[in-house]
Amino acid sequence: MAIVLGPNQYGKAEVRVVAVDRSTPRHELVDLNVSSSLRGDFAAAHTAGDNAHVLTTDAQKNTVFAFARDGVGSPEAFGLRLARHFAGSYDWITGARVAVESYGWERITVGGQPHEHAFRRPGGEVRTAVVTVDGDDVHVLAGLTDLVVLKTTGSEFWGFPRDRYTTLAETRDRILATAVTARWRYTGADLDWDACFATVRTTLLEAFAATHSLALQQTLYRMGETVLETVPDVAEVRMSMPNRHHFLQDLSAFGLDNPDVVYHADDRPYGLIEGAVLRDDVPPAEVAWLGTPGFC
Ligand SMILES: O=c1[nH]c(=O)c2[nH]c(=O)[nH]c2[nH]1
Repeated sequence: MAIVLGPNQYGKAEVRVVAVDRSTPRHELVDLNVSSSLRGDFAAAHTAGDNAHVLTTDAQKNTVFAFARDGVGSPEAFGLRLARHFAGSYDWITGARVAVESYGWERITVGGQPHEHAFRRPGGEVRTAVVTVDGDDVHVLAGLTDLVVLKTTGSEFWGFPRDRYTTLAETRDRILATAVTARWRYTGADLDWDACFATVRTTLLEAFAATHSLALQQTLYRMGETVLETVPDVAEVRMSMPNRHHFLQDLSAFGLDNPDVVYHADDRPYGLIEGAVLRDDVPPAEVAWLGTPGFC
């Protein structure tokens, strides 16, 4: 009896690459999750720890980012470019599998016009309602979770203090992305719920798109403020907004520049920005929020 190596493959899974085409003021956005697997003669790595045939998964990741520098095109075309490259790179690499997931983004509509650099990712959004009857009082919270939005420009972050652990560079132009969870409390108990919901949701989207952001905190406040300005029946808005960081990928090691084209969409850790915006002339109603977790 001999023990032998069976089928094997290896690669980098889930490279989150975002590429922005800024060649006109109407930005285009490609958002991919790319996984590569190589097949071939990698026996020595398994049986002897000899890595002479191992094109590193790190290099595979770098290749994905580097290839995105020249434009991505369709997921199929991008996958073909990568798979052919990997399969052709060394004699012992006989095949490559590249799986591409492409996340679709729609432009946010502001004043009836598609916005040039603000997007919404459809799907996954949930509308919520929490109703509390407390003696003679009735409270209605409406809300939504996972309203995923992104701006390719119109976002800065600077002016923060620098302690000995602060390394973040100041920026005058960054991608701003978040998944909005919001709940808002109505003052009435007999409103046109669907119409109110639609107005608040549209207002949140438009405010996100239209606000030139100096911090996600400022965008959150402005979104809540705009809802209160637009819908008199809303007393307060509470929001939770993760800062979905997009880091510009350094391609200089491959002789490539990166003029704000290729980003790594990092899923964690993330900043978590939360806050309430309220009218100061409406009495608080904490009982309405009892048992509804996730807000400060
Ligand atoms: O909008 C931001 N708010 C922060 O508090 C923060 N902190 C950070 O590192 N980046 C950002 N961005």
